[in-house]
Amino acid sequence: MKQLLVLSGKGGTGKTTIASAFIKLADAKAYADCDVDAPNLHLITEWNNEPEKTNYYGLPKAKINIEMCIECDQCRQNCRFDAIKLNKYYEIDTFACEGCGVCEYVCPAGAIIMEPAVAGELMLYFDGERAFSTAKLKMGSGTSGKLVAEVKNKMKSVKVDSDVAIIDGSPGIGCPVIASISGVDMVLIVAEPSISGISDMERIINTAMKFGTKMAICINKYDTNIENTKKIEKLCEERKLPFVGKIPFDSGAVKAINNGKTIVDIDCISGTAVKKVYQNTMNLLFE
Ligand SMILES: Nc1ncnc2c1ncn2[C@@H]1O[C@H](COP(=O)(O)OP(=O)(O)OP(=O)(O)O)[C@@H](O)[C@H]1O
Ligand code: SF4
Repeated sequence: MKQLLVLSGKGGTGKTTIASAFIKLADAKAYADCDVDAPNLHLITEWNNEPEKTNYYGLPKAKINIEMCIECDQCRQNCRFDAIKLNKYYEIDTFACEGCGVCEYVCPAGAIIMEPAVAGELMLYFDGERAFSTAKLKMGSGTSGKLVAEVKNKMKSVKVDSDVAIIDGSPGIGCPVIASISGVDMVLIVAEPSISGISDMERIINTAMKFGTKMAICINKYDTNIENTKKIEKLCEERKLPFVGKIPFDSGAVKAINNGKTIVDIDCISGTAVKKVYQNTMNLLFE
């Protein structure tokens, strides 16, 4: 099963819009939403059954047993994250605690232990034929890269008969994006013809290149700035990056997404354009 990851660098360029259209066009039986900070692919894909839910444990957090505490202040003085507060008793600010364990180490009374903490939830939808893996990171939790790796593992943990798996990535070039790139067969970059769109596109191209992963570029909302669209096409030519097509700005796309549909579920110009982008992308993926 070939894995295609949809990325963009900049947020809001249309990754989910395009990934969901690809899922429909490919009739993909395996797909995943790796945008764990703000997942939204589940809003467009149709599932009647409840997902299997699993807690995701991120960094451990310190816990103080106040009965054992002798109020020596060692933990507070040594915590470089300022996560220990003295109110009525010594308390842990769980948002600030990075789980380094120094407080447990310095406490002379053995009053502190490090406890696993729930940092999010993994959800696997599976009906025997199709699998959809997604997750939600808890507000203020880190280690999103590890959660992304688990989302992909969950998707692969069930057997489905599919040539292709479509993965919706997260914006940016940080940990969750890097975790999503590892092991995929190809990255489709959705560019937007704005100044920040071009700048972020170049950053994600450079990031993906470090992995040596096959890559293709498409432009969404291309007619919002024809000048910049030409710049992106030229850049692809200069850097010898396959350009797989462009999709116009379309009020039909907004209508489809707002109604929980993909752009290929309704008759609209972006839906027609994405079919060409899909065909070119699949030709590259399976070449
Ligand atoms: N071709 C288009 N024409 C008009 N609007 C579009 C088009 N493509 C996407 N949109 C709209 O742009 C918005 C962002 O799209 P989408 O959620 O697919 O982007 P994203 O890159 O996945 O965002 P995020 O960075 O939050 O993951 C949505 O409101 C969507 O309806
Ligand atoms: S180091 Fe241990 S004994 Fe000292 S204040 Fe902190 S919890 Fe209490």
